[in-house]
Amino acid sequence: MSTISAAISISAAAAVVSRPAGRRRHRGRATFHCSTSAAGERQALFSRIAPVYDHLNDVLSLGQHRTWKRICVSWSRAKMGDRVLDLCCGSGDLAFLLSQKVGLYGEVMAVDFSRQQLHTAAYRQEQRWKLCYKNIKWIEGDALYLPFTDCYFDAVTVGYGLRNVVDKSRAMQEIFRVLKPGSRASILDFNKSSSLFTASLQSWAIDNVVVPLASGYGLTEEYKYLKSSISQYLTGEELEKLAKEAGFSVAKHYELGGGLMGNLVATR
Ligand SMILES: C/C(=C\Cc1cc(O)c2ccccc2c1O)CCC[C@H](C)CCC[C@H](C)CCCC(C)C
Ligand SMILES: C[S@@+](CC[C@H](N)C(=O)[O-])C[C@H]1O[C@@H](n2cnc3c(N)ncnc32)[C@H](O)[C@@H]1O
Repeated sequence: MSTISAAISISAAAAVVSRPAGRRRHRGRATFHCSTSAAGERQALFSRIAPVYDHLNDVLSLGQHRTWKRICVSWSRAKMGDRVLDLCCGSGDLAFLLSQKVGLYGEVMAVDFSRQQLHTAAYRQEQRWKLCYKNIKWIEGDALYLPFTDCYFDAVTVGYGLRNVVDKSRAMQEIFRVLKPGSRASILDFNKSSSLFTASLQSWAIDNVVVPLASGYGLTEEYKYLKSSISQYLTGEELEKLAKEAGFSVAKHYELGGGLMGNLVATR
């Protein structure tokens, strides 16, 4: 088994409380199968784009996505020595930022159900020299069945993940469950803007820049999904409501990038 594969645990390294649904054993290693076809399609989509995901994010947002991710992590209030979760971690951008916030004696659990995304994340971790990055655990798991005990984390971040899970309400309830009382969830994503101008600009950019450029990599349909997923997403107000229904005491959604993006900050 390569060192990269060894770095990825199948919901085994964490405080696993129950065997997550959808997990079957295959050739001695648990492999991750999603509980619905929609989830399976998304898992496959993000695995297909994994090789060019980071590159396209940098090109398509002119590097701005890194600023939005730094804000998301900062607003989680993760601090030195904390135990934190980066949910839907993908290639690890937020996990690396959290790693620096919590330091070598802190702990970052980074969960994603795409093994290819986790492979990219573990490879990037190997390529970087900062000692603190050794505090990251890559875990193949489902945001809807988190393998952690209640009140386990001091902060949770979700970067461009909540919009992609098939059951947003259950995901928000799982985030609430694994957070310690008084701790924060910081959830970054595209903003489903009520401004006609902003919504039109966002839609125009995706139709005329994002999808045509992604088509050059044979990923037309994958990046067309981006637009449909935003149209089916929740507004800032609806995200605040979803968080309060999950049990969060405080929830506030802030627009970023001129309203193109948004970040929900919810306190348990
Ligand atoms: C990091 C970003 C998006 C991550 C992301 C999320 C998804 O749900 C996807 C689904 C399917 C394919 C890809 C993704 C995906 O990459 C945000 C930045 C990257 C965006 C792809 C670019 C968005 C461009 C803005 C609409 C306009 C930017 C204007 C200005 C240059 C800041
Ligand atoms: C757009 S990427 C975001 C990656 C990273 N957080 C970032 O900010 O770049 C969305 C990620 O969510 C993951 N994902 C979607 N649904 C999931 C689920 N139910 N459980 C775990 N991961 C999921 C996908 O595999 C993908 O890696």
